[in-house]
Amino acid sequence: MAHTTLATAIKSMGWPCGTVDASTYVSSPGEGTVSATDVVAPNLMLLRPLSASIIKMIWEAKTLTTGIVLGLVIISAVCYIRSPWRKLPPSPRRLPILGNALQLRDKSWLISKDCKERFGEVLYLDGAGQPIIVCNSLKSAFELLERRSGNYSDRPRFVMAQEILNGGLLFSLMGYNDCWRRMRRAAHEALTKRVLQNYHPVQTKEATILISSLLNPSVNLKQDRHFKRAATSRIMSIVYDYPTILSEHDHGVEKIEAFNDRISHSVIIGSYLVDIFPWMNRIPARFAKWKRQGLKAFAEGSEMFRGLLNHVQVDLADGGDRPSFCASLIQHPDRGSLSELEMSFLAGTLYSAGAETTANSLSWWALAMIAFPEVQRRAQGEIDDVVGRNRLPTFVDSPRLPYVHAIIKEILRWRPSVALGVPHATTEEDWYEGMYIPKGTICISNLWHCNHDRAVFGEDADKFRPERHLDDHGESLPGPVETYQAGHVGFGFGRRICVGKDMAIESLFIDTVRILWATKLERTRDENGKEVSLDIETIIDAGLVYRPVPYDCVVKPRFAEVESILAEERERFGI
Ligand code: HEM
Repeated sequence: MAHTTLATAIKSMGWPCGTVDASTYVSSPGEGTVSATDVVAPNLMLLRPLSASIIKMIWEAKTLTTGIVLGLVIISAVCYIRSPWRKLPPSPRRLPILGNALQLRDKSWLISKDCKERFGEVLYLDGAGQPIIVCNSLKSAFELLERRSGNYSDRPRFVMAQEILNGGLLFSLMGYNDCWRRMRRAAHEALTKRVLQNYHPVQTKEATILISSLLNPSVNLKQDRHFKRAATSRIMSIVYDYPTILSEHDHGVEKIEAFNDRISHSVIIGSYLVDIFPWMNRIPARFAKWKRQGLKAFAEGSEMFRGLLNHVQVDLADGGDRPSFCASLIQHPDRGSLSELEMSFLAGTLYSAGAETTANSLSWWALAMIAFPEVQRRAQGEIDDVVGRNRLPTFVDSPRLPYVHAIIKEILRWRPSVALGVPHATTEEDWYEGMYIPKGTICISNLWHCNHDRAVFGEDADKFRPERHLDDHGESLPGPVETYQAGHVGFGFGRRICVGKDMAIESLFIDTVRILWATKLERTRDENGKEVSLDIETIIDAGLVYRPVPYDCVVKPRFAEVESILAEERERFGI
């Protein structure tokens, strides 16, 4: 539903409302783009209760679209009138804005500067009777999602994405219930820093394959394709002990990707009416094609995830002892006491939550290295001092490379790939700074604005500056308390904070340190030898993750011995 259609319809009623700058927003779901610097947020539409003019407009509706839009507005109004909010005393900070569920379908405007400047630290929306708050400051997000995490750790009800497509078993979208607690415990214990050491050989091998593929002149893929393949291969190896994936078109991965795409599409508010009007879930499947299709996808997904888990079970029964996330779940049934189906979906969730997010962060990282060559050179200087040029860096070098780590922190801060976090929800009513937050409110942690919060990161918060994470001697500085001392909140907040964050940081470390050691990343040049300009401001909304516009880059070996040292390393790993 394009904003412009709704806005035009309402404007013609003579009520105040704005339109979206069509050049900045793309209205097709899941593919919105927004510029980080110069965008305008759409005016939020303050609708008044039903009036004669709406009825008149319907009567005069010329097009089917206008008719449908107005029909939805009326249904929203009815929901609002029936909502418990009506019985509450008005709160000075409450903005009863109707119809925002439709606007949130293209949520890119939430990361625009305008959104924070105009609507402040906490924005309160009404999604057809569903209260929604957006925390635009680190202070409010930390106070609510961390300090009051007992109340803010639920997830909104995703009828299509969670209940229908995943039988309620997708860990990342699960409510704050007993099953979530058991899964979280099992995942947490299988991903501690000590356990993660078992995966260092796989991580190192994957990083080696990644640099070899980046340096291969015959491979002419945009950078993000390499990163996607590498991240996918790594997570499949760690979760399922799956063999290294060398092709982007691996059949098994294509199946999981198709499954993930369906989920990414279905979490976008407005993709399925059943998420706006949950009563529709009572419609029997035989009368609802969308429900039949969803249930079929659940059956296929269960079979696929069970098959992958079964593979590990058979290997263990045959005496296999290779480490993997699934093997550790099977070997420690006491951790969380999960059923076989729960284990399969927990493992499947790790894949879906870990592959694209990591690939995306690598994509932003490479873009920053090309856009800021002085940062790249300084990191390479540090690596030369610590590692030298006779061998590739390893995890053992990690504590002595603070600048390499500072760049990773800065990427997760400057361009958080899950820019709007994963929404939380309240289990009880609450008050925050004079604002009433009803039970069941959806709470969006705007990680973009939290990470760019000037009150915490200073006036240059929008700038890419890894030095902010170092002290005067170039050593790592602990970040502010509200960032869990990490220097960014790219992994979210509270009890739902990313369970794979340590693994993600280790992957980013070994990939980036090896790429920096072996290669020089440069801008491409046009036929006149002039550097092609780079777009570091446009952000593509790809469902839950936000990624850069695909870019080209020139990758060269940094010195003569790179090829021979890499060849030895490949031989060592048998690749
Ligand atoms: C750079 C890479 C990554 C980023 C930026 C990232 C970011 C996030 C964010 C923002 C959340 C939501 C937190 C919240 O609700 O407040 C999340 C949740 C989650 N992440 Fe990650 N993540 C990354 C990598 C990974 C990896 C590698 C894994 C798996 C090994 C993983 C597994 C999960 C899971 C399972 C959840 C859901 C946790 C829950 O609902 O309790 N993530 N992640």
